Amino acid sequence: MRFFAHHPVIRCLGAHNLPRRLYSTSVFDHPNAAQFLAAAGSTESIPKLYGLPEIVVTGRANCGKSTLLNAVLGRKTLLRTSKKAGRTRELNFYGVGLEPGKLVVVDAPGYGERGRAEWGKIFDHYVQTRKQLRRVYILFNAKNMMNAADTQMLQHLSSFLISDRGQQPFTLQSVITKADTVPPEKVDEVISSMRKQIWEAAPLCLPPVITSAAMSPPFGIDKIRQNIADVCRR
Ligand SMILES: Nc1nc2c(ncn2[C@@H]2O[C@H](COP(=O)(O)OP(=O)(O)OP(=O)(O)O)[C@@H](O)[C@H]2O)c(=O)[nH]1
Ligand SMILES: [Mg+2]
Repeated sequence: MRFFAHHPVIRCLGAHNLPRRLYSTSVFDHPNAAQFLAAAGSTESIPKLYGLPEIVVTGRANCGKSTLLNAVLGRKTLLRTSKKAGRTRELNFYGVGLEPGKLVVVDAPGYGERGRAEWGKIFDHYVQTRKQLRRVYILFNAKNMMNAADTQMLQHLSSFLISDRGQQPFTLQSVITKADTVPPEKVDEVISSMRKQIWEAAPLCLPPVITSAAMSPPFGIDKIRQNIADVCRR
């Protein structure tokens, strides 16, 4: 069936009522093309790059940010991960797709008990000033569920979501990680409760995508790839 955007009924419904077009995830078809571009440990060292669309991950230290990005990029060790919280200490920029790259994913240090104030400062500066930033992914570990630091971060990020002129500089997407750590009989309860807490803290945050990078095959990774491809379309 073909749709005609100029048809009066369609025009009246508005473009957002047209069937959602999914954008190609082919940018992720070349895992070996993914490459480290730069690290920023201070606001001055944040690289300009080339204006390619960008996404960034955030979440409590150890919630699985770097592991999730490795899975999304189809790489095992491009991003360094650790059992110990506080592994990622800078904003790390990775180019995705064949040269000259189609989009950039940014790994960030964690917040919460094992986070540091200076990491928070760089992150805030980055999200508030980065023109090419399309979406912030906020990750929550299903094993630990949510705490006050998570709620605060959701509220904090929400405060950036609508500018004075009513424009939305970027969107906020929640992700639940480590779903494999929840006993099957508790999954429904845990996910429902987390979803409710996310909604209560940040109604503008998109409902969570459920993932597990440890499952074989990894769970939810294709959804995250599609989500990134949709939001980074040009
Ligand atoms: N069971 C399970 N473990 C996971 C999963 N994802 C990550 N992990 C483990 O969780 C630990 C932390 O993972 P990282 O990816 O380093 O977490 P991070 O959020 O980047 O941590 P920081 O950089 O320290 O903030 C590692 O031991 C991972 O192997 C998952 O889906 N399931
Ligand atoms: Mg990390």
